[in-house]
Amino acid sequence: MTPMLYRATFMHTPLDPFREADALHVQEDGGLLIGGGVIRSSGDFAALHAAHPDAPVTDLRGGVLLPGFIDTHVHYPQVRIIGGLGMPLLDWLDRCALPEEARLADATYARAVAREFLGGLARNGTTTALVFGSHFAGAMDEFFDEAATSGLRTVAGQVVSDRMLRGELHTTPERAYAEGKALIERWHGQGRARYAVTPRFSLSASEGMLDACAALMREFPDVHFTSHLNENRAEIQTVRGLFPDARDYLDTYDRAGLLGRRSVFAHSVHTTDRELHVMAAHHCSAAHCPCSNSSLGSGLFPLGRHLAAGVHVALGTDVGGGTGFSMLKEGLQAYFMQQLQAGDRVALTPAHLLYLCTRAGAQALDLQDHIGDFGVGKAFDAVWLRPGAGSTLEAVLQHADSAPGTLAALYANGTQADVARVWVGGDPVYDRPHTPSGTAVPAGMP
Ligand SMILES: Nc1nc2[nH]cnc2c(=O)[nH]1
Ligand SMILES: [Zn+2]
Repeated sequence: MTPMLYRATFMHTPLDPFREADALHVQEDGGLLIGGGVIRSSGDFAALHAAHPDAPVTDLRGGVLLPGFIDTHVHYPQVRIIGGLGMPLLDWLDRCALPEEARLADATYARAVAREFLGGLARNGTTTALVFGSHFAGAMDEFFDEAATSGLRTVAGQVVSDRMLRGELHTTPERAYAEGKALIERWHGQGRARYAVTPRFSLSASEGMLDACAALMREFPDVHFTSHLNENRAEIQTVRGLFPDARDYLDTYDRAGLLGRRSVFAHSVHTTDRELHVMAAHHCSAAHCPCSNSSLGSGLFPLGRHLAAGVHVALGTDVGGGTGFSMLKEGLQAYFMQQLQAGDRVALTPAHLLYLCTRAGAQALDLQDHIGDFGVGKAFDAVWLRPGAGSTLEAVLQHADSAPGTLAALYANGTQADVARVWVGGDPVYDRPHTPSGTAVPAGMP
């Protein structure tokens, strides 16, 4: 297959800015040579063009090309209930989330929701997501089918619970195991789909249910694990009562054998030092969901304590407790919340925000050798941010005097409207309607 040459100013974070200096790599008027969906070569456009004069050129000047965003916590059944403001977690679950999730018993309804959900990811430049699924196995088949059509990378699983929600959403450990096994055999590793074993949270999962999850993890060691952890004080109090022998919330998962390098725990707002130590020892990740934490009033995520303990952190939108699919907005909110920390503040730079939205997510999913940056050998998963003509963002970018300044402006001003095109594995998965193709370069744009 003839390789394609993409011409763009691109930025990525192949290094971890929390650990290394100069993690942000910027290539002005750069080139990425793509063959078979993979980056074969990268660098200065003129040099690459001279070396590969026959490669067709796609001109993406007039914007910035970033690695596709990776959302490490987002609920597929909750797309239609985004915006349920004014409640803490447990009330919001009862009043907003769970009644909607019960509707996914209907496969036709589930398919329509899956389509809306995947469209929301792609339109916002998210190319990979760790997706909290539905309680219904049929709804997961609809989801994976639609995900294959969308072209996005998804790591997703049936959500399982056997108490404290609503009867329709409860299952048994035996059925959870059997349905999970069938779903893994049907979908894990098919195309761009992977499977995540997903008990909703210890509040709604008995020890027997967590053991059934662990049995799946033992039988299929390369699947992922995700759940919620230490999001809200009332939730934590309830979990304490339900697991009197557990040392803490994390221990409810640990005792079942559910901690590992592919385990991602959403929120982790009120996590203790002991729990952080155990998470780090098992190479678990935390999915920080700052919009959701703000909306549900869950609290200020202790980023500094996670980093100091050596716990890997990525970002999640937590739709629908969160407020939408935009990882730009999520990154900005993560920054805001550090600004508001009284003591343990981590000053997040634009490089940190880009890392949290891309490579950090890849690492949380143990996919860092395949996606998350523009290194040679990585899949070409990318988002081209190009503000609309006459927009405020266009004006700001025209006057940005540095690459970090450009990136900061994208986080501060960028929205779904600025996402012009998105690729996964070299395949276009989203093209903004009614825009010129990007051949004209507005004066002063990078
Ligand atoms: N934010 C959030 N937390 C949860 N904990 C258990 N279920 C949920 C959910 O749907 N959203
Ligand atoms: Zn969640």
